[in-house]
Amino acid sequence: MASLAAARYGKDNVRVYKVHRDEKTGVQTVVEMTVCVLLEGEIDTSYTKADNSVVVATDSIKNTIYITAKQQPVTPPELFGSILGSHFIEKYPHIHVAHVNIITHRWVRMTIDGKAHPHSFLKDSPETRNVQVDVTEGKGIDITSSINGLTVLKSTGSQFWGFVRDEFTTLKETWDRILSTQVDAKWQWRRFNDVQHVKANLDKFDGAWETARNTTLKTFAEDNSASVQATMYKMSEQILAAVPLVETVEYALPNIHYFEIDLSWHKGLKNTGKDAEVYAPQSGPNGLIKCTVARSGQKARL
Ligand SMILES: O=c1[nH]c(=O)c2[nH]c(=O)[nH]c2[nH]1
Repeated sequence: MASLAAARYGKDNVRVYKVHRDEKTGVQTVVEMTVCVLLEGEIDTSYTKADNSVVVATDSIKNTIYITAKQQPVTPPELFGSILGSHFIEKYPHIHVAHVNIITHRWVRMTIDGKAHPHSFLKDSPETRNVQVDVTEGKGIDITSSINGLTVLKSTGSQFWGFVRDEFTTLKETWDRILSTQVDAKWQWRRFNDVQHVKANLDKFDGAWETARNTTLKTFAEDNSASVQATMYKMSEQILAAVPLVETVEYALPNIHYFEIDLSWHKGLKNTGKDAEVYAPQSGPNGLIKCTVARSGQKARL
């Protein structure tokens, strides 16, 4: 005998663009998002008994995303996700959890002749601002905000030595190396009761994103890194200190390697150690270093 152990369904990859036109100034502001909404609740019979009477069609879920984007603010994404998720559990009595994921793509206003352009934008990197909003009937709204795809490199100010040396080790210790990564940083908010509670904290979300982004960049640049592990822990500590409503900070950082190339075989050309100038960037394998940092005495909510 089999039984349904878990189920959720919905619409993924719903691409939405919204423009705000300021009629007075002529300045337009754009937001482009990719949205996923997955629902949970009393939907088991749709799987086990071919009973579609409990199914809110994924096509209707897509329509709801568009209508909510038209009628409600889409920024900050933490608010839009909360409004959207709450809609599903309030509208349908048999739906008890809504999982909303929003990827906000990066459109940065162009500067032309030193002036902010009123309606032209630039995607200067694959970086995105994301939220995962889980709205659970009777519990509240759990929000995790994140930065993804922020790609950074420093050409010095990074070391890695003192690690385990045994019969498996070939890596040399280094006191000066290249450090590059693509930042995946998440911060989990203390649970909100409802949309009103999210609205009451509206000013915090953009500020937290800026703090996380600036802290990541500043620490990356300024820390004389002992390892990816040590540097990412410093970043996490600072974000927790700066944003009281954040319970945990999580980083996942690939260590994108740049290998020295020994060119001594060519006329004794010196290109290693202090003479290294030309390196071979690696696409893989890469290190992958992760951590979740909580406030002291607090365990991460999994
Ligand atoms: O910062 C680093 N952490 C590691 O765990 C590691 N392992 C490795 O080979 N290089 C590095 N660098």
